Amino acid sequence: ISTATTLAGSNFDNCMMNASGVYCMDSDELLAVENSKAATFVTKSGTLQPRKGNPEPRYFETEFGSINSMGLPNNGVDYYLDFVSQDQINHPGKTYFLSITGFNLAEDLELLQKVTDSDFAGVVELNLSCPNVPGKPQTGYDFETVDAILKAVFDVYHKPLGVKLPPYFDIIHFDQMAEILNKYPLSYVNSINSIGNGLYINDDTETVVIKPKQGFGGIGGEYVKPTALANVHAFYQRLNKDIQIIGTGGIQTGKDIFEHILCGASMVQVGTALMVEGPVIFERLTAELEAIMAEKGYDNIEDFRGKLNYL
Ligand SMILES: C=Cc1c(C(=O)O)[nH]c(=O)[nH]c1=O
Repeated sequence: ISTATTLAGSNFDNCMMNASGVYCMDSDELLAVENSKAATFVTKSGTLQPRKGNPEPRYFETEFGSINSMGLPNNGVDYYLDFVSQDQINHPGKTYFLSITGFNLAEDLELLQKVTDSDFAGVVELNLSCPNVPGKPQTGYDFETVDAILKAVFDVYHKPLGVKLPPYFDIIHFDQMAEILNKYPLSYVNSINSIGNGLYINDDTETVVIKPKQGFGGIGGEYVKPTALANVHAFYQRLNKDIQIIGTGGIQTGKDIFEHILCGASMVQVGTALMVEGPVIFERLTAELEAIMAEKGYDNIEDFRGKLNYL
């Protein structure tokens, strides 16, 4: 039984990695994921300059998941480019993911120019869905801007690149986004980012639990799995087949991974549950997924990927 997969033209010995933002802020965290059973890692979204992010507390775990308004803290894209360029030397042939996000099109293009000028040989994940920078709208909900960004990006960048999208909740929006995405040579689409601007309350103190944005923050974890599966499958149904899908959202067990793959995902990313359990989670997830595959008689993930049945 193998959970190996191919994505963006690279082979991975299993289908799991961290979600950007979790266990990927600095070299210690990235090496912890590298040295785990995860097939690879993605960096925290890098911006042109390092950022401190929002005031703390800015992350909180609840019974069913998490809420965060980190505000895009990161060490700057140069830090991640340096780290991954060095890591590639230590692990020849391994493919890593570099997440980037600019605050406008010019910054996106400047970030990509830095990637082009570096030794980075992996896959770029362009984050169009950060919900927590005050005053900055979710790019992924502005369809014309997404179209303009992708047009400009693919005019200048010709190596493997995928986009991290926010969750959509309207069938027409799946149609409209897929129509835009299908115009471009994307390697993949990653659905979903956190469900933006949720609110979690501490009843005893009658207070919110995170400081930024009066307690409003992105929701992750068990809460978001139905939305994540729907976004994965909606894009699987609509995108041309050379745009693959990374499924992110609500993964805690091998069963959750099985469901993401059944909906059409070629790889999955783990966020909140990785934050809770640490990189050792990938050993449990691999064992659980392989057990499900064995029970169902599947040898590899292509045996069931995207084969969700309808009634
Ligand atoms: C990159 C910023 C993001 C953040 C953040 O840094 O606040 N939180 C998320 O849940 N998703 C993001 O994409």
